[in-house]
Amino acid sequence: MLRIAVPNKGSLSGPAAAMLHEAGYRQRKESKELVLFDSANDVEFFYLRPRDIAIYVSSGRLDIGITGRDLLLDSAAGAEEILQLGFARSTFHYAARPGTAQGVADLAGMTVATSYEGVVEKHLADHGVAATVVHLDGAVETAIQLGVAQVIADVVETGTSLRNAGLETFGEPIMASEAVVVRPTGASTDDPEVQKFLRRLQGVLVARRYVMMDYDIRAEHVDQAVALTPGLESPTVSPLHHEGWVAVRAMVPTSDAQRIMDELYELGARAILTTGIHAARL
Ligand SMILES: Nc1ncnc2c1ncn2[C@@H]1O[C@H](COP(=O)(O)OP(=O)(O)OP(=O)(O)O)[C@@H](O)[C@H]1O
Ligand SMILES: O=P(O)(O)OC[C@H]1O[C@H](OP(=O)(O)OP(=O)(O)O)[C@H](O)[C@@H]1O
Ligand SMILES: [Mg+2]
Repeated sequence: MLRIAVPNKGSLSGPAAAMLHEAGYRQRKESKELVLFDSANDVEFFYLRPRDIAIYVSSGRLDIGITGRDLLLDSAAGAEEILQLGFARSTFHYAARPGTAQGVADLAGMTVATSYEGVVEKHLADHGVAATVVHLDGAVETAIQLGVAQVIADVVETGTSLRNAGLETFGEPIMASEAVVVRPTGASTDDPEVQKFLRRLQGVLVARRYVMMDYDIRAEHVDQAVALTPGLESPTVSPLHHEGWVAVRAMVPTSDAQRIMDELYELGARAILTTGIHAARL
């Protein structure tokens, strides 16, 4: 039986549960359920605080967890990232009132407030900067107005929280984060249950990122058309009853689908259709 840690709150929890559900796993119906056994798949889900997940996984008592890369690095736990999940994307930055600092080197002697002191202390040490780090649980943007710190280091997504507090990022981003699957550092990669779980999540990622494209084209243009739709491995090309024409089928990235359809049309392709993919195993 696989034991998996799932975030129970915050930006990670809704999208993580949605992805697991899409991958065919049973998920809890209400937020007070802390453990759920999915007997059909022989998987036990533990709904834990996102910050604690890397720590539980590193202890080896859970096989797999879903957490944020920033939380994983902040905990310095013995867990490692094995799959990127593409949601809860954010960048981690220093920010302050305009004119306070240009880069990390200017922070010597200053006080930095953050919920991620592991990440910040390491970043300062890597740059040889001696600054004081104050831990706050959240809403760190307000620390500057209230005089607790001159600088904050926090998660930025749209930048709205910073703008509302009259703050600006400065210097290079400290890190880019997204939801990731973690396992205990160095754990075997060939556990069949873990492999099956990862294949299911990869199937969801493929289904979300690709559409299936079908079109008909004159045989003499098929090489040019296939260059536009190379597929993941190789497109299927089948003869049509209409002499001199072929049908092509290939997966294309959803984000490029409309541009590719226009270019195929220009090449003479017709009956160009895209359909959604519901699940995949590559
Ligand atoms: N506004 C956001 N947009 C995208 N990702 C975010 C945002 N806020 C936090 N995250 C990411 O979510 C993960 C979990 O962060 P955290 O546990 O602090 O949740 P949260 O969404 O901030 O909720 P809360 O602070 O209410 O518990 C982190 O990896 C972080 O990078
Ligand atoms: O750039 P934005 O789109 O504004 O998003 C970033 C904000 O979102 C998170 O805050 P959250 O709402 O989780 O509150 P918290 O500070 O209490 O964690 C994060 O800590 C930032 O404050
Ligand atoms: Mg938060």
